[in-house]
Amino acid sequence: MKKGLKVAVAGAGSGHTPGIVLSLLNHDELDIDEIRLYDIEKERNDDMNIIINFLIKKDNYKISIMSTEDPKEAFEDVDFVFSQIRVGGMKMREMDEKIPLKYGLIGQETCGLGGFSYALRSMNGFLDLVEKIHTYAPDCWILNYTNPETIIAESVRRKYPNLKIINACDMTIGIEDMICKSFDYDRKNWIPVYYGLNHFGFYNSIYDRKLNRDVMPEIIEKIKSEGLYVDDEEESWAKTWTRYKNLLEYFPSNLPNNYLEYYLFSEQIVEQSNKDYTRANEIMDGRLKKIKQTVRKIENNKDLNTIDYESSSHGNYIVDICASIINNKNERFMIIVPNKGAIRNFRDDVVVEIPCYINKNGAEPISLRFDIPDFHKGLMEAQVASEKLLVDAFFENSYQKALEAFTLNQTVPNAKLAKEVLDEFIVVNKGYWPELS
Ligand SMILES: NC(=O)c1ccc[n+]([C@@H]2O[C@H](COP(=O)([O-])OP(=O)(O)OC[C@H]3O[C@@H](n4cnc5c(N)ncnc54)[C@H](O)[C@@H]3O)[C@@H](O)[C@H]2O)c1
Ligand SMILES: O=P(O)(O)OC[C@H]1O[C@H](O[C@H]2[C@H](O)[C@@H](O)[C@@H](O)O[C@@H]2CO)[C@H](O)[C@@H](O)[C@@H]1O
Ligand SMILES: [Mn+2]
Repeated sequence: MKKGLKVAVAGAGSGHTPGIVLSLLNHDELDIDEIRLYDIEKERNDDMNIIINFLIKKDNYKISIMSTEDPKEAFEDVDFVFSQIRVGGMKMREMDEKIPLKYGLIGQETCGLGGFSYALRSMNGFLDLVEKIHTYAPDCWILNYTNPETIIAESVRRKYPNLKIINACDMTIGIEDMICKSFDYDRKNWIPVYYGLNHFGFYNSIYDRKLNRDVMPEIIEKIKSEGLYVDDEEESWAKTWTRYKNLLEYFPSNLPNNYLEYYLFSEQIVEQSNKDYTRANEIMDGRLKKIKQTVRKIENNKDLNTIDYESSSHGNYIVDICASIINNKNERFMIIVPNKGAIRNFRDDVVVEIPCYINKNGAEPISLRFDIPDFHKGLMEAQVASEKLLVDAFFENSYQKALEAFTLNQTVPNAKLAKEVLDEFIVVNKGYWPELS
């Protein structure tokens, strides 16, 4: 085991930071000396610093913590950077969600036109972050959660084709945990085969090593007859898990990523959406307020026993990836990587999400031994073409390419609407987006 790792968290003000830090500290195959919290917003970084120091003291972890807004202090000589930045913050996410909804279109963080608005901000911020990290720690690994992941990964593939980066998403384990909780399986026994784009993929099989069979067909039957067991306190996630059954009633041959509902049932979801109170509002009233309340409890030395941050599947997933790299373990994870033949009947010049073995050289994708079905391939081809056009628009400052990307998006019925939403997004994203002409 490599001793004394130095780790930085970029976007440290995020409410996901305590989960990631606790996963790092509790991992028995990682020896961490130092964690550096990096954010561009001092107040959010300071708040998280107070929370992390409290958690460390409470359980007596031996670790050095610092927080900084200076990239040199944050990244110099680190071994790993965990990135989870949100360019424009929750206020801009609110715009991403509310503007398309005004036009009767899906308003979502990573899907549809809201996802595209976020992508044009996020590529700017993320590539700039990569530049900073590279200046001070050219040899470190970047473990990236920053969304929208396929588009971020495609922009990195073009600008830094040899970068030591792992782009990962926790949604597949989110789906698997939900299924296990609902029907009493244990994910530790599973070898899933999954393919697609990020937030846009399908399971082909889920082999259970203990039961000695592919459990996907029986899971599909159970979901169709009983639905998932939904106990999520957050309304929007509860709605998503409740609706998951509908996807299988229409298309029962493969388990889909839940985010496909935004493309396949756009109209129904828009009807069910509250145009004045979206997921961003839920988070501002929930996850973000919780950070402030926790800081107050710590500063006033009050109700400390109610502070309930703990390690999470979200944290464990990315931290297990880190351990698999540093200890050359070849463990298997769903990762977003250049296709290069992994999906043999899909274009090569794109990134896809697929099972990969992770070792000291990074992610080694499996090659599927089958052709993906035409229905999935067709959906993915349209989606990836629209995402690639958006990345072209970003690098070429091209209004025309952006309009083509918006028009091709499968949540959009026609070019007129695409143009109206694009033009409104250009106004509100001033200073965040590249100038398009
Ligand atoms: N891939 C996944 O599966 C997954 C899961 C959860 C969250 N996410 C992503 O993680 C990110 C964080 O989500 P959140 O809800 O916690 O957001 P958040 O807004 O609560 O926190 C993000 C933090 O990033 C900081 N930030 C913004 N731009 C920055 C920059 N250029 N450099 C450094 N810090 C910067 C903000 O100040 C903020 O403190 C988002 O991109 C979200 O989509 C991804
Ligand atoms: O709406 P948010 O910000 O709470 O979540 C959006 C993200 O959702 C997926 O990830 C997690 C989620 O972060 C977590 O809170 C929990 O509910 O489980 C989800 C699935 O594991 C998604 O993968 C991310 O990319 C989104 O950003
Ligand atoms: Mn994700």
